Amino acid sequence: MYEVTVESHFSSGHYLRDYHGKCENPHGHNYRVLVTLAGEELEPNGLLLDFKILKDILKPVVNYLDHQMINDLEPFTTVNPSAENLAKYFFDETNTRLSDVTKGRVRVKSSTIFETNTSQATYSE
Ligand SMILES: Nc1nc2c(c(=O)[nH]1)N=C([C@H](O)[C@H](O)COP(=O)(O)OP(=O)(O)OP(=O)(O)O)CN2
Ligand SMILES: [Zn+2]
Repeated sequence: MYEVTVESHFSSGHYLRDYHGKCENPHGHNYRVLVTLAGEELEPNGLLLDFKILKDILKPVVNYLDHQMINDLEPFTTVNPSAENLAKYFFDETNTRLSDVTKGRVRVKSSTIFETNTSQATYSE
């Protein structure tokens, strides 16, 4: 199995609902997101998928959240914008876009969100 990972960054505000502590108050993070693809077959040129294509897929997803209050954006008006739920959001959004491009040859394996250098959450299938 081959894996390819790209990283991106965005800066956004959020607050946690149903949470008692400082994170129930609006605050911001310089988020890092990692998206990892997996597949068994390489293209004839030896690439699983060009990093550039994956970055192009990730970019609109990042841009939607960048410099926004995440709680004001769908689906986070009702889905709590925890690192876990953000990781699942990136997984789903990139996987849908990727399947259009690769017709199932490559899939998203995992998505990781860093809220800080010491706090991260991963969603994988
Ligand atoms: N499992 C989760 N726990 C927490 C989340 C989360 O998304 N998933 N989010 C928060 C807060 O939003 C915030 O990110 C606080 O994180 P924390 O690591 O506590 O950040 P600090 O900078 O305050 O870290 P310190 O080590 O305490 O300085 C909380 N929990
Ligand atoms: Zn936070």
